[in-house]
Amino acid sequence: MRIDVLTLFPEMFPGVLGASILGKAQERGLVTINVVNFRQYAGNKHGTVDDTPYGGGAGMVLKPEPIFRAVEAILEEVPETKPRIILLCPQGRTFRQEIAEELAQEEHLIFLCGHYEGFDERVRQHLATDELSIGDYVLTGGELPAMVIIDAVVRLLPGVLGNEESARTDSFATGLLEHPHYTRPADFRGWKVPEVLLSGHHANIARWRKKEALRRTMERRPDLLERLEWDDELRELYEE
Ligand SMILES: O=C(OCc1ccccc1)c1cn[nH]c1
Repeated sequence: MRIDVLTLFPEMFPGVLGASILGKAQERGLVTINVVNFRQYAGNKHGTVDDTPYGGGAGMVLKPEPIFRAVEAILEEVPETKPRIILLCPQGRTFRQEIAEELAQEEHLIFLCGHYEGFDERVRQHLATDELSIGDYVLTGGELPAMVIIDAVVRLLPGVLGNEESARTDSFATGLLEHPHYTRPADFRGWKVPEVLLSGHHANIARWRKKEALRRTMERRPDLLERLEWDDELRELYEE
């Protein structure tokens, strides 16, 4: 997968995209992430990328030319791809795991990170293929939303997570929240690990985990139960 990020603050990215799992995924060639400062595509030597809004009002609007030029430069470089061009903004479709799964199937993603009052509407109408929000709150720019989405998508790419299993059994992927996790010591300040987890009885452990995931989901996110694919085991656990 190739990912391009168009931003005015490229310095925000190396720490997040270069570290840990995302950094290793790039080293291993599982994903290529390019961060582009679209100021270099401005039309003048001052690097002007924003201007006052037609119709008046406060704030500045990002001009269309620099963005169109930056995207066109990318498309010329890889003419064979058909990228999803994703605009990050509070008005976008709310990001969720199923969208991460959908984007993980793509070969090329381009993220447009806005600032100020956002992009000129012609960027939304004639360039972006998607608009995504990471939640109902307003941030200073689209960079953090882009990093959140890149993190959620790249971890789903084949080979990125050591244990394929962990990506798929993640909460939301199974439709339930995660069960509790424990590790050594078995007794920490008198707080003991549930006996079943020390039993080595795999069937009982799996059952306990599924039951705890169901309990936790009922307590914290009953809304998720509506979307759940109920199997007999789950139904039985629910009745218990
Ligand atoms: O604030 C956000 O994007 C930054 C942004 C983009 C364009 C204009 C203003 C602000 C955001 C919140 N949830 N998802 C995205």
